[in-house]
Amino acid sequence: MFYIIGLGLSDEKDVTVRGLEAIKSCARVYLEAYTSILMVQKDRLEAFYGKEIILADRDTVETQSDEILRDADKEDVCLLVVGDPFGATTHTDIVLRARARKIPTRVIHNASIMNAVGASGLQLYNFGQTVSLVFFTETWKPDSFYDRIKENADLGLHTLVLLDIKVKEQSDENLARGRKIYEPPRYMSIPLAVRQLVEIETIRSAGILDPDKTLAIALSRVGGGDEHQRIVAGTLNELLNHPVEAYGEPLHSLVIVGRRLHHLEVEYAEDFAINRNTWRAVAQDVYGCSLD
Ligand SMILES: C[S@@+](CC[C@H](N)C(=O)[O-])C[C@H]1O[C@@H](n2cnc3c(N)ncnc32)[C@H](O)[C@@H]1O
Repeated sequence: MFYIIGLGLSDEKDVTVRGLEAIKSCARVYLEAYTSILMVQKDRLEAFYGKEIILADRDTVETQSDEILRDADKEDVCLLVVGDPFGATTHTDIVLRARARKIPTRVIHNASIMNAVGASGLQLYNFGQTVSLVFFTETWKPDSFYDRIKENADLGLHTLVLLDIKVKEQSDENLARGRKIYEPPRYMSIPLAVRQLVEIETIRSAGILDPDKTLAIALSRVGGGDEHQRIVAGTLNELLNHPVEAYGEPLHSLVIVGRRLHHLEVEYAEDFAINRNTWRAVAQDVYGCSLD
């Protein structure tokens, strides 16, 4: 059997009972750790699961899956995925490759940032398309996300913005020379994400990301409990000027709040506001939300 098992969002203890039973039955256990990360290192997982874990990079999972799937028709093998296997980054490819080889497959689900974003107080029913924001360079500023945010905004829906992470990247020079030397991991911060969004707004000018009139909620290490999790709400400008340390450690996500805003959403998120007065004033005057 080939299992693909969601690990949830925080540490080794987020695995489900069903997931842990499957891991224990496996001859080989792989961990996909390039699209998302847990808040603990691999050795903590190994100690808790009682299994050695093999790190699987993008190349191994996406193009060289033969090794992962080897003998999975005769013994149990699993791929562990942070969050849910089908949350944001989908791992349908490897499941299709297993099916093509007549290997029985089973997916074991877990919490994903796609639903844990509800910690912000915003209702999942009111979310539109999720977008990903990548690190801009001097010459490369992909902006297709802006169209998706605009489509959501036109319907009054919230947008979950996932922020780029760069793990196991090679510099152009090392790549050209075939040297397997990797850059330190990089995780996009909330202020950088807001700066990039506002930069694209100034170019595209549809008025959907007004720095003083658009509300947003930043979420860090969701699922990590009081020790790790941070939620900060405010206008884009407030989030931009808030100290970067106040957002805590990565991973980070950002929600652009849509106009179809319920007063309970405003009241719940008010607890996270940088400035409660601004939060309420923009919700009432700009979003038209009636509050007591
Ligand atoms: C490509 S998605 C993978 C999602 C994962 N498969 C899941 O189901 O949650 C990774 C991005 O989701 C967001 N993310 C994942 N876990 C998070 C967390 N615990 N808190 C905040 N953002 C998170 C970050 O923006 C991160 O760069």
